[in-house]
Amino acid sequence: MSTTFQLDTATSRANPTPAPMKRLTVPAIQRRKAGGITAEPLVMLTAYTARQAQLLDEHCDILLVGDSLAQVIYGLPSTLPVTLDMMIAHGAAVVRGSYHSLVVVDMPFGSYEESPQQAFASAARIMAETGCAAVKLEGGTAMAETIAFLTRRGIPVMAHIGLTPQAVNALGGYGARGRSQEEHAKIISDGKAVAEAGAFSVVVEGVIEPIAIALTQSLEIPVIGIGASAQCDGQVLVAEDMLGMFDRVPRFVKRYADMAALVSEAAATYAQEVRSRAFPGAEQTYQPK
Ligand SMILES: Nc1nc(=O)c2c([nH]1)NC[C@@H]1CN(c3ccc(C(=O)N[C@@H](CCC(=O)O)C(=O)O)cc3)CN21
Ligand SMILES: CC(C)C(=O)C(=O)O
Ligand SMILES: [Mg+2]
Repeated sequence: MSTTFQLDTATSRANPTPAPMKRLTVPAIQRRKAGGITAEPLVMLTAYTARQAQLLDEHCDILLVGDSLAQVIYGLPSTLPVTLDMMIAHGAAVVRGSYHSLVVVDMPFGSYEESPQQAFASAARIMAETGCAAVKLEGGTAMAETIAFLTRRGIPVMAHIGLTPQAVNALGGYGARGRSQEEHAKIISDGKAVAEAGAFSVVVEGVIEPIAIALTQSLEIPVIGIGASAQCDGQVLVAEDMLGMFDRVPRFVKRYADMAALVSEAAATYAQEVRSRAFPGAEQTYQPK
């Protein structure tokens, strides 16, 4: 094992330099839905790098190291080529960069579907080599046995149902789910199955609002929506999408910043100053004494 992080047990943070605020735990997240009601919605964003985690950490309850890094970081066409090693490298960076949020790492395609044993081996590597507190995997009823297997062995699992991007080839695209009677019933039974199997929370993605509301009202675990409903127990978005840093975004994204424009403007000014020899100026230049 090539892990180098040192775990501070009080904070689960690799480098506990700032005033150690206690990191949110899985039971603390679950307690947010006491008696079936979540007074204050859970705030979750993706993060893939240490600096990004540092910036988002204080505003979030949960940081997700999503396999969406496929498109966002690596320019891949889908999440299917993502490997366990990629998730571990980015997961460790996000744990090092944060000290408040619960860090959840996505299990990549092919690392858990074969058997509960395969899932355990993959999840154990993720947890041991990143220091994260939980893993997320896609699937409902079909993954219930695996979720129970991991949960009973001390690995908290967040489930992901509805639009499950790793199944894009079976689903035929990234369109919203649940418009047919059969699909509607399937998503509801998937939610019940993962909750009964012991998932501590569930992400529901890209479903028509009535399904998201029914799941939120019927399940005791927090239901975190993305393209779902404001009635969910929490919301998650890909950080680059809401920051205006990614070019093609789903309809369910709201842009809270235009980072792409800031980056482009800064690069244009730099290029112009290099070409006109305005940069580097005296302040950026070393002189002999
Ligand atoms: N940047 C980014 N944001 C995401 O939300 C995201 C990823 N990447 N990668 C992994 C998955 C893929 N997801 C996606 C990707 C595309 C659409 C999308 O384009 N939806 C269209 C409808 C497409 C259709 O009808 O087929 C939309 O307009 O919302 C939705 C979810 C969600 N996840
Ligand atoms: C969109 C979220 C829920 C996700 O799974 C990811 O970022 O990979
Ligand atoms: Mg994902």
